[in-house]
Amino acid sequence: MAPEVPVVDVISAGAGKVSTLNTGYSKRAYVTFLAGNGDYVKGVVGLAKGLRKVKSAYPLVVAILPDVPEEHREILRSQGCIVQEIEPIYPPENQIQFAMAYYVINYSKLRIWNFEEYSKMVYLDADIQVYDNIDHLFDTPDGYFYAVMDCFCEKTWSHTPQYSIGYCQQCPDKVTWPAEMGQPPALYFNAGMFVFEPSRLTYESLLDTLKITPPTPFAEQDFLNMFFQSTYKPIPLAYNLVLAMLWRHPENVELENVKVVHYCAAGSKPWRYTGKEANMDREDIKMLVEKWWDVYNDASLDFKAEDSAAPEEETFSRPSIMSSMPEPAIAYVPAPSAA
Ligand SMILES: O=c1ccn([C@@H]2O[C@H](COP(=O)(O)OP(=O)(O)O)[C@@H](O)[C@H]2O)c(=O)[nH]1
Ligand SMILES: OC[C@H]1O[C@H](O[C@@H]2[C@@H](O)[C@H](O)[C@@H](O)[C@H](O)[C@@H]2O)[C@H](O)[C@@H](O)[C@H]1O
Ligand SMILES: [Mn+2]
Repeated sequence: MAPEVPVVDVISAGAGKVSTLNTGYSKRAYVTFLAGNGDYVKGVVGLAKGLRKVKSAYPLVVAILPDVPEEHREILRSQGCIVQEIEPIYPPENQIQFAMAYYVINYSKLRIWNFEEYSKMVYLDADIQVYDNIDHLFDTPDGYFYAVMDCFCEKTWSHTPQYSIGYCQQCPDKVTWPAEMGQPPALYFNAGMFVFEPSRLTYESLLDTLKITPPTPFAEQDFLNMFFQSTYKPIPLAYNLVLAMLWRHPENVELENVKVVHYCAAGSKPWRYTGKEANMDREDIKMLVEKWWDVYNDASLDFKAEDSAAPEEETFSRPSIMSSMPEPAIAYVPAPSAA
């Protein structure tokens, strides 16, 4: 039983379209973010192999901070990733207690709006794995910010009014929002996965707005929710299963239909999984961690240079006047079947 909020049917939203292969005017790519010299690089390698396994048509760009060592950059290039160094972004001076201290580095994710060589991108955290092809997300109508609704029930939310009264957008009827607390919170997305359009204008507006926005516990996730509140379109949970949903809102989860799994619950990062933290001894968690390792350890999914032959660019025979026009962002053929 999904939440009452209407989510975009991303299959029909892209109905009748299939993207042209990456041509100059409609370049598309997945993008993730990597910071530090720790083990998140394993997450990126797993993601690169997972996208290959589901035969994604688009490359994976990795936005890396300067502190990512050359050895890790080489590993990513050897897996076919496009490695793009970015400068860190820090929030204004603050005394905030971030939900996780390291969240302060996540503001640097905002640099991806400056990747203007791409017309549309799907951002995925490095602790995400894609188990079904989601390329159709690139065919969603432009002008909106697509992401999956988050859950407010984990202890990480204990600083919020919604947590204190037991309200969650995943089950808005369970605890109604008291009138004396004003409006219920606006729909709120998890920023581990989203569909967006890079744009210099948006990028500069993001950075200008950040300069005057006091930081909050969920760092850039809170900031992005505020910034894109008017263009945010919820998409089905299948596109970003925040693991806590398994024990907080099992009635909203159809695990067999989940396409993207987000290993964000405490203790669920596959590359450092011990099974000791709360909920980590669940059979579904053990299965999902094993599924992640199956992809990570599958040598047949390693990048092979011969696979990277640039796909034949579709050419359109056009009368000369049109030949100078930008290629259409999409060609029209039957929509992909629902996954
Ligand atoms: O040491 C770190 C911590 C975070 N990240 C990146 O920042 C993202 C957000 O952090 P995380 O996924 O741990 O947050 P969560 O989704 O668990 O709250 C990660 O997925 C990585 O892409 C990273 O590269 N190195
Ligand atoms: O920097 C803030 C981070 O906030 C989000 O993580 C949280 C959030 O989803 C909570 O709702 C969960 O309770 C928690 O487990 C989870 O870690 C994003 O996944 C991550 O990419 C990043 O934006
Ligand atoms: Mn994450």
